[in-house]
Amino acid sequence: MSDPVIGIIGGSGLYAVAGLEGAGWRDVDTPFGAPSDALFEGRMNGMRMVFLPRHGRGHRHTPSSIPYRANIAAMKAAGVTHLVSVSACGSFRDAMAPGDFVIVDQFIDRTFARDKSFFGPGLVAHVSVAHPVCPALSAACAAAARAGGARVHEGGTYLAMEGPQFSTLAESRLYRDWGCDVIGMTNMPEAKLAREAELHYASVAMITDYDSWHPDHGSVQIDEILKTLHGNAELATAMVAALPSHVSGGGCAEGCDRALEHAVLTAPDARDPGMVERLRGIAGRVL
Ligand SMILES: CSC[C@H]1O[C@H](OP(=O)(O)O)[C@H](O)[C@@H]1O
Ligand SMILES: Nc1ncnc2[nH]cnc12
Repeated sequence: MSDPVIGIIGGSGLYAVAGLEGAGWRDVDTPFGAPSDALFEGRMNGMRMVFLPRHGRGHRHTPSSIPYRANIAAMKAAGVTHLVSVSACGSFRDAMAPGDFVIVDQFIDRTFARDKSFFGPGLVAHVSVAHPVCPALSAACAAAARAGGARVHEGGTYLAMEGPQFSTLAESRLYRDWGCDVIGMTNMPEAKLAREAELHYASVAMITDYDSWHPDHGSVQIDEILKTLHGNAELATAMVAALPSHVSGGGCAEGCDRALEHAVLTAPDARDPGMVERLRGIAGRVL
C-alpha cells in the first residue's frame, strides 16, 4: 500500500497553508493547461501535502474561469491520492450558521459554463458520481476539523451555481425547498473531475452567510462574507494541520481509487491516439 499524499484546494480566504515543512512553490503545466497557480508542496507531520489556491494568489480567477481540469490534473501528477476541497459557502439552514463547517456529501450541479470531463470524442468514459465524495476522507476531515476547534455538520447537499452574482431571492428559496443545505460556486465540476481522476475527494464547506432566504438576515453581501472568512480561515488552517493524523492510505468503501475500472466505452482500436496521450496522467491505469 502506498503512502497517502494529501492535496488541499483552498477556496476564498485560504490562499496558503501554514506549517508545511520544507515547503516551496513549484510551477507546473498539464495537458489541460496551467492550473490556477503554482503548487505549494511540503510535509505536514511527516505526510506529503500539496496545496493549490483555487482562485490563485491574489484571487485572480472567477468561479467560471478557474481551470478545474488543470487543477485536478496537476494534483494527480503531483502524486496526490486524497484531495480535500475547502470552500466558502452560504447556508440554507438555521442550524448551519456562519462559522460552522459542513462536510458535504451530495451536490446539485447547476453550473453550465465549464469543462466537466477529462474525456471526450475519441475517448468516451462514464463514471458514477451517485456518491460523489469519499466516505473515509470525509470522516477524516470531520475529525480533523473538530480537533481544530470547528463546529462540524457531517453531511449536507451543496448547490453549485455558476455565479459570479449571488442568487436571487426566488432562487435562494427554491434551492432551500429542493433540500439543499449550502450553496457555492466552485465544487462542480471539481468533484466530478476528481472522481474521473480516481482521487479520494472530500469537500469542507465553511459557512460565511445565510444566502438571501433568511428573513432575519437580508440579502447576502460580500462585506459580511469577508468578515466571517477570516475566522473560518483560521479554523481551516487548524483542520489542515490535524489532517495527517486522520488520513490513512489504501482503498475506501466507495472505491474512489478504482472509479475508472469499467468506465471507458471506446474500443481500443477506435480510440483517438491524441486523446489517449492527453489522458495518460489521469486514466493511464486503465488505458
Ligand atoms: C467569497 S464569496 C463567493 C466565492 O466564494 C466561494 O469560493 P470558493 O468555493 O472557492 O471558496 C464561492 O464559491 C464563490 O466563488
Ligand atoms: N451565498 C453564497 N452563494 C454562493 N456562493 C457563496 N460563497 C459564499 N457565500 C455564498
